[in-house]
Amino acid sequence: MDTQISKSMQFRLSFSLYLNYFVHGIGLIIIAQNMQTLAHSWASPITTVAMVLSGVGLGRFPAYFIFGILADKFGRKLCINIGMFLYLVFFVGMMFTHNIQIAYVLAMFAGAANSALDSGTYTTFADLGGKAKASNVLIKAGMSIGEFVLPLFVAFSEQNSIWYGWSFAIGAAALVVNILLLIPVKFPAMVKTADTGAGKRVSISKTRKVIATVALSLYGYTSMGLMILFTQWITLYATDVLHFTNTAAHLLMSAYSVGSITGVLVIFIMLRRGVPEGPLLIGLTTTALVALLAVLIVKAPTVSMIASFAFGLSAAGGGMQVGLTMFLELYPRIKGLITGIFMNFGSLATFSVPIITGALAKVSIASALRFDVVIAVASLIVVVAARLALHQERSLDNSRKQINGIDRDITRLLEDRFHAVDTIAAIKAESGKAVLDEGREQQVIARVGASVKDEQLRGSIQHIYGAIMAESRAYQSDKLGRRSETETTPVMPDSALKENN
Ligand SMILES: C=C(O[C@@H]1C=C(C(=O)O)C=C[C@H]1O)C(=O)O
Repeated sequence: MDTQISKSMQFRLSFSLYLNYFVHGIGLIIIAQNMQTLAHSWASPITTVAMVLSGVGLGRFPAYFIFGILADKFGRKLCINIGMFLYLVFFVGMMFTHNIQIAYVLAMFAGAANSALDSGTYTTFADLGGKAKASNVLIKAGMSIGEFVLPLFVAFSEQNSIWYGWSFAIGAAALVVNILLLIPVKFPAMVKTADTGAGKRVSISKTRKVIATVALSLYGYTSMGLMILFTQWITLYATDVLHFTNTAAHLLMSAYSVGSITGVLVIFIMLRRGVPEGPLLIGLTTTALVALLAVLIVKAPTVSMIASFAFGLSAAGGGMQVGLTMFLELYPRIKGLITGIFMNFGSLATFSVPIITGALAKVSIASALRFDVVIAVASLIVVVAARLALHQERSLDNSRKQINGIDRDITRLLEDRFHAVDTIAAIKAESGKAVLDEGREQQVIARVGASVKDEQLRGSIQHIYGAIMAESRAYQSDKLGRRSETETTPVMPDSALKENN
């Protein structure tokens, strides 16, 4: 793959990008993990502190549009640098502020930082041309590790009466190191070619497409809401309702993040084994619902531990990314826009869940966590709806419909190809050149061969190109009134075929 940067540069770049997501993992839960201490420091009730979290959603929302454009116009590195800087302001600011309004603005900085990092990072990995699934999984793993480490540190600090500010200092320090590491690192050239729709082709009716679109957009909300609500309330629920010690309560959060790392691996393996995405999401969401009910109903320490692990595995193992992938397969030509829409439904969750649960927590902490059951059920409904809308029975009829759609696209592209030949024919007429250019045809065959991914198909597709070019020559000769010239030429140079087998 021509990425224009060396392997070692690619490694340094990837390392820094994943390190940012480790910091982001910390950023995601750090306010919730320090909720009681912050309430004290900001002289506000816990329910108000919880609402500060909505600032993250508010900061994310407009930022996806701004940074999406910046990333394409001025490069991914700029966005990532802005993201790191904004996160640094958040972490350092939070260490020292005693004012809840300032804290709210800082939370908005964290949200904007999240958007800036996403806009710069997912695009960089796309530019690198690596395996999208693998890099998405590692991004999620980076976040999970951050979410795993922080609660352990907070529990340790509380036990030893260490100032809460140090937990924010970890994020700040990692960022400073990463900003320095990233200065000399080169980014790959931006790839801006239009996407012609690689990936699975979906040919479904308009109604089904509308249902799937609505369902998957809503899944952007429910999948995000399901995760963050749990991370924001589980620790307090454990101390206040389950009467866990502080340390045990933080351990629940760590069990969740170990579950989430495990989930990333499980989902990755399942997708590679060809488990279809729809049923996978239904299975994950059902597991999350059951785990949540276990935490809420059973109230026993061991069960809570196992259930938190299971919840992390099923709700935070990358189901959201799987949903996004399904959405992108539905609209392969407007991937950027679809990603923005999906992420913004997530932002809406980041914004509204803390407000709703903050209000519910005034009644009881348990009712705040119970609201996650509502989200889980909603999530289950939307994934079932998406699956029903997208599911195609295995039948001659459906496969033929799919082929009709593909043939429509090929025909349009073939017409474009013939029309592109018009100018060539005219130039050949002016210069008196022969229609046949064997060297060029060999080049075309070789190039096509190189871009075929499935080796078994290489020969067939090269043969088809032999026929296309024979017709292309006949077309030119007809135009130029020299039909006899091409009739004796071979359909396809055999030497070119051999070169690629
Ligand atoms: C279009 C051209 O004319 C002929 C047709 C070709 C094709 O269809 O790709 C390639 C080489 C020529 O034999 C060309 O010269 O590029």
